[in-house]
Amino acid sequence: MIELEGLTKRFGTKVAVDHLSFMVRPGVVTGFLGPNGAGKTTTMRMVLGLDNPTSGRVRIDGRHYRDLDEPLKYIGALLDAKAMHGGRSAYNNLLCLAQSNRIPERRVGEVLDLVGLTPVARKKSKGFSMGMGQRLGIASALLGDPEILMFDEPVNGLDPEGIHWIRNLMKTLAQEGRTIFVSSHLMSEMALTADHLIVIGQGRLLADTSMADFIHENSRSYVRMRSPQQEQLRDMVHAAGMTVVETGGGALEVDGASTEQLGELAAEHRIVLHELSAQRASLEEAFMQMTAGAVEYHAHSAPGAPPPDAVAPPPDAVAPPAGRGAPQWAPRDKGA
Ligand SMILES: Nc1ncnc2c1ncn2[C@@H]1O[C@H](COP(=O)(O)OP(=O)(O)OP(=O)(O)O)[C@@H](O)[C@H]1O
Repeated sequence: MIELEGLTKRFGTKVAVDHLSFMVRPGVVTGFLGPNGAGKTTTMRMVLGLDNPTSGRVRIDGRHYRDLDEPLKYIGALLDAKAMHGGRSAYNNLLCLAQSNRIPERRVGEVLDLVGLTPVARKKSKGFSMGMGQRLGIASALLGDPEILMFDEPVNGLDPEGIHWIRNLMKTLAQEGRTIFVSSHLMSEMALTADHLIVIGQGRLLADTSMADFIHENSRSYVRMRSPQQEQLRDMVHAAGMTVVETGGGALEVDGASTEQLGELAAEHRIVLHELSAQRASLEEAFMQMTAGAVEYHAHSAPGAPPPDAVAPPPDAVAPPAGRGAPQWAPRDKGA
């Protein structure tokens, strides 16, 4: 287990991490999300004792990283895949790490096999592609067979097969009861991998919740409808006091009603429906909504981009939740 208590890091006047308190528990994959510059890497560096906190504390199974004997047996981490010695072979890079942590040499072969690098084990790592470098970094994290694993952007540079592999690896490690803490910019990937989420913005904790609750609480759900009698349908929904938005392709999005209510209403009005489906936003949309105010670096929507063609509801209708048109978030290319 990883425990943070009031963890704070300042770089001069910049507060990179601001009184963060949370626990990363065993048995699940915990995703660590935040816009660019939110403080994720700085937090992970403090877990490993690479940066000293300005205040607060972080503990690994109750102990500071520097107090762990042979730390690779407690916690394995992939923070910067380029941190390997380029002039050494993959095998020798891992062997040095193994020797300094009293890990038997046979484990080097095992982890190289696990990450698929056995055929290039004797090649110098400076010639490795980005994906191969990531795999070598993951091998070093697994070397001590630790109970806690921490990965910063592990899918960076991996091809689809590699992404699939690391996703399954993380899930398997969590099922074995290990603590898995992983950051990623790829929301679709995180949605498939993580069970629990820690979300930060500008160094502060924004959410510490299950994936399902995060999406439920931070996104808009609505019903999508299509009909050959679109005008009648829109007037019907409007007259019922619901908020309706016309989208491209002749569909309507209706807030504040269930598919059952809308289906029955359409039947009463003898309106033919070609589509009646409940829609829930993706993790990406939920994330954009939650962090809209906490984005340090973001681009803006293309000038002149047309807003959705919203039909104003009657004055007593409930307004839709915010979130559409949230700022575009431009991930920084960390590893290339
Ligand atoms: N050594 C440093 N000196 C000064 N400022 C720093 C240093 N390291 C990080 N920062 C600043 O601290 C803030 C948090 O950076 P950090 O890299 O932890 O964010 P991040 O969430 O990992 O971002 P990204 O997703 O873009 O990698 C940023 O504003 C960054 O510029």
